[in-house]
Amino acid sequence: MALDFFELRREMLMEERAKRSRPDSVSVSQARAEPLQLPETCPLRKEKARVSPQRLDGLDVWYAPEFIDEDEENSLLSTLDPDESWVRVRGRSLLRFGGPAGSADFVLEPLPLFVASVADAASGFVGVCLNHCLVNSYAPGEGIMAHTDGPAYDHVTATLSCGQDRLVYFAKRLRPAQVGTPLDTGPVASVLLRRRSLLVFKNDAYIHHTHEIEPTKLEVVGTKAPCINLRLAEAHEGDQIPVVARRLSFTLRRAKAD
Ligand SMILES: O=C(O)CCC(=O)C(=O)O
Ligand SMILES: [Fe+2]
Repeated sequence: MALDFFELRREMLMEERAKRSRPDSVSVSQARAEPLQLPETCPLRKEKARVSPQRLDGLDVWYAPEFIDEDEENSLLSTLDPDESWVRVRGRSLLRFGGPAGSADFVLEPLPLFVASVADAASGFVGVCLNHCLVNSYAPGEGIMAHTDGPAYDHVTATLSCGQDRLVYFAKRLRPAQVGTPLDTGPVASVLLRRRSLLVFKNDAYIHHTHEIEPTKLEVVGTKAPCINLRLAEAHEGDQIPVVARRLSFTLRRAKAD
């Protein structure tokens, strides 16, 4: 049975609306400031068997093609399109669920049900209860500059991709002593993020590597760095992938809440 994200989203909106109409209701911002009562473990969906991500050569990176099915993908795309209050951040659009991780006054906020269901589906494979989600929306030609995900989270990221295939590049992060020295800092590997796939990276790939999606309208597989999931992504070196559609990615992590 497919996850009906649209239905979950609709229920969430109805619940929010109902809360607002109650005479003793608090404002949404107040409500969001309340501490989260998350169970210790996320209940995983048992209805759908999902293929566990497979380890890729050379990096602490795992990849699962077709982690969700087309119905689930369409449901996610239509749920978030286009009425949400997207924030424009450095050439892409962003939604945040779970609260301002890393800020001094961070309090974990509950994930809306439809995001929680994505987090739950990934949590079992990742080995931690994912409690935080950034949804990035990339129009053709948009990307995300090389960065690390930083210390506000456990050192593991799971990313569900929807809507458009893209390449992500991993490059070695410079140690402070290396800054300014002539080093080859180009990407060491790339992963083809097919629609509906789940990418997981952790430990060395999280801490000592940056990741980046180029602001391009044409992805060419394996030219700038070896593509380490060719087989799983059913791709070949030199494949050209025109970027014609919006890509939505769900970046799931476990925010440190203490
Ligand atoms: O869209 C992606 O796959 C990457 C997003 C990302 O790196 C982030 O939100 O930190
Ligand atoms: Fe990132």
